[in-house]
Amino acid sequence: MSLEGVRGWYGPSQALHGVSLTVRDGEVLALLGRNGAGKTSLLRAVMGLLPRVDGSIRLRGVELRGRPPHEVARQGIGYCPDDRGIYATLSVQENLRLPPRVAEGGFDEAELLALFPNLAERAASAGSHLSGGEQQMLAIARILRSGARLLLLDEPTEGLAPVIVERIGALLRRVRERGYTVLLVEQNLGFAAALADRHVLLESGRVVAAYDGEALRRDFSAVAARIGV
Ligand SMILES: Nc1ncnc2c1ncn2[C@@H]1O[C@H](COP(=O)(O)OP(=O)(O)OP(=O)(O)O)[C@@H](O)[C@H]1O
Repeated sequence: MSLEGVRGWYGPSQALHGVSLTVRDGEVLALLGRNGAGKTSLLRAVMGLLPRVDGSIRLRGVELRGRPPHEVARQGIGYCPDDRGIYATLSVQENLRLPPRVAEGGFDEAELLALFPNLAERAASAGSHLSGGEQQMLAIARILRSGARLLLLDEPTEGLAPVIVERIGALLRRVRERGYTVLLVEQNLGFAAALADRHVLLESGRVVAAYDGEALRRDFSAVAARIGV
């Protein structure tokens, strides 16, 4: 997917000031930046969820900008928002089955339940009864089932215990091994450094730096200071 000169607004207030970047097929790309840098807004712009966007957002030659969210999803993009979007009154299984299949080749339910044993045990529990970690796993499992091959994940590790964060890291490595592409918003720099192939740093709605994995590990402290962690 490639973004060129993406600008985005909430009413009169501009959140994105001309973002250009490429997410390569099969990579995990981390979007880093302070609170308010525009990371969430960028994912929302891709999904057609920002009120006003200009510039270009292309996936395999298809222009996504200006399309409504369901059409963007149908291009094979799965979005996991920062609130995880789990329906409190639906069961785990119902939540899992909710998003429509957008393409062939997604994980089937048995495979997902094998991959997420906690969810298998809690298949009949209401979404509201899950821990934060289980909700995050369910949110990821749900988009893996949909057949989407490009996953947009907004702070999947936020507020989770280290052991759960590790599990999410292991899961995303497996997903990448299966050829998925991941665009990840992340405040946990250690997690991003251990996982992502490349990193893009946003400040005030602009790309101000980009690093490959090795460069980020080398400049870790400087980047940490810059994003305020
Ligand atoms: N619904 C909204 N209405 C108006 N302005 C908004 C809205 N959501 C975000 N903004 C503004 O857009 C800018 C970018 O915010 P965004 O949430 O994209 O940043 P972020 O890097 O994801 O930070 P965070 O980690 O805090 O979510 C900020 O100035 C923010 O105040």
